[in-house]
Amino acid sequence: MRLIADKLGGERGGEPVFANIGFALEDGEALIVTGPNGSGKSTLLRVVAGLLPAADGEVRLEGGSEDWPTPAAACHYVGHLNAMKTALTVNENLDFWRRFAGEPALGVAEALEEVGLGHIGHLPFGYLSTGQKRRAALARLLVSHRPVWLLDEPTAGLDKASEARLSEMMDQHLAEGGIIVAATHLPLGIAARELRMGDALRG
Ligand SMILES: Nc1ncnc2c1ncn2[C@@H]1O[C@H](COP(=O)(O)OP(=O)(O)OP(=O)(O)O)[C@@H](O)[C@H]1O
Repeated sequence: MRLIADKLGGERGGEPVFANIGFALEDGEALIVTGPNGSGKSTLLRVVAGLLPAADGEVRLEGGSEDWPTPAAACHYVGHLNAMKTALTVNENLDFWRRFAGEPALGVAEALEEVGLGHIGHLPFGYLSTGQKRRAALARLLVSHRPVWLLDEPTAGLDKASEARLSEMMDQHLAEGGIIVAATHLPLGIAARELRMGDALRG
């Protein structure tokens, strides 16, 4: 499988944010997207995820067959917001995602163990600390299978032990032939190429 960005341009509010971005990632490869605040890292991930239209160029997935016809179908996107309902328990949230996304992988309890939250699945998501919320959101990656992980600042709010666990999760995903694109200001502890976004095109 190959995830390709070809002469990609992105805009927000009708204003260009980046232009002419290109990369090609094979099975087992990771790309770290770095750059100053406002340079378009989140916008790029959202375009790759199919959540925003490309202003120019295209994103495509080659070799995804019928299972994964488009990059959007093939990806898990974990953005700044954790995409969990605060009034539902952690278990209920992850159970929802597991059914909704399909392609079930780990069970909810197992996934929570993997992110070190085995003891709090029964709590409403809203009760969790910032780092715990992030860890629960990252457990979404484990409850259903997607070959491509798009992660926006995945370490935000994580303590050192959780950062190390996330590195292991990402390493395992890559070892199984997965692809990762992660926007980050911090090293993620995985072997990856780097795409540095320029200063914002607008002031
Ligand atoms: N919904 C929106 N409408 C208009 N402009 C937006 C919108 N969202 C983001 N922008 C602008 O687009 C530009 C790129 O933002 P983006 O969030 O992609 O940057 P980033 O590199 O991820 O920044 P950071 O490091 O702060 O997370 C910024 O100038 C931002 O103000």
